[in-house]
Amino acid sequence: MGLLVDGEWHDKWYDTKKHGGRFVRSESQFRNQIAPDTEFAPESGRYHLYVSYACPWAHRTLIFRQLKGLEQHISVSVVHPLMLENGWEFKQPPLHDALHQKDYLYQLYQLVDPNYSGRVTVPVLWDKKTQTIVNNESAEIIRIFNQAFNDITGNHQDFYPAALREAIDGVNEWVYRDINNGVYRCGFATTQEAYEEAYQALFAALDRVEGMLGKQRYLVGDQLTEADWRLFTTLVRFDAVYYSHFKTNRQRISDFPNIKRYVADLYATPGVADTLVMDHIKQHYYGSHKTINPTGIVPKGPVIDFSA
Ligand SMILES: N[C@@H](CCC(=O)N[C@@H](CS)C(=O)NCC(=O)O)C(=O)O
Repeated sequence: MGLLVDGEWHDKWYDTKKHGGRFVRSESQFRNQIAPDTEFAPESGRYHLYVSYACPWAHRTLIFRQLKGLEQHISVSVVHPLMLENGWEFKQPPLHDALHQKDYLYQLYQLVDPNYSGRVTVPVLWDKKTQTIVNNESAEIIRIFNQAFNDITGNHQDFYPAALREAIDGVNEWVYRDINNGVYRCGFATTQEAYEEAYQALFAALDRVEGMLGKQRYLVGDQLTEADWRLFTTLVRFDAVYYSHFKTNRQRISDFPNIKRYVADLYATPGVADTLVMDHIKQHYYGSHKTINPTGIVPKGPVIDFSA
């Protein structure tokens, strides 16, 4: 785990000291859009997605690639699940850098900006034509996938419809803060106080979701939206990883009847099961965070059947 400083790689863990033991996520730096008649026009075969199967943020983008019929139009490289002193790594196929044959993800960031300072994260949406990173913020990549290629794919399903945007943004805000990022705030906290603060907020938010799903099928009424997919990728990692590794153990997702049913409902969506690679998820978290799990031992359980 590390970061680039003026283009140079430093092996360094998150600095929580300056925030009283709290984990504070930094902002993604590449924030371009894909749109007709711009530098980044929608074209089949032009863009490439770098992901980790382990990562909940990257997982969102893989789900949108499936749901929007982009498999033939946007190629993918998957990093090795372990993120150690060199950050995300490429290995032998199929876990290789299909475009540049680099060894480490940070080398792609260096290619784009030899003086880049910041974290080296997945997902990365890459432009093969101009050899640059279009965007490395999953929240924006899924919106690009939601609409930019519609004329190419003929898939007009809309997970961020204009009429629901305000409601979706409203849900996203607290789901991101207290659940998506909330599990990390629990797991990466380095003081008891910071952990408990994040834990309270996390379970208050999950209780809120449980209540909502007692009355409606999805987070924003009866229509499936991006808000659901953003929550889904955290929920499917919860019982196998966050519950024990990040100490989010008031209860499991499978102990919330409505949320459990909701996860099974979303998981049954055609194409989605293929994007969930539990083996990478478990290897990554238990094997990469040596400050939390020094032995790197990956627990065998639990047995989870998302389709039950
Ligand atoms: N805000 C980013 C966060 C991406 C992110 O933090 N990805 C993690 C993997 S789950 C990562 O690559 N971390 C490497 C690091 O922080 O050094 C997004 O949603 O795309």
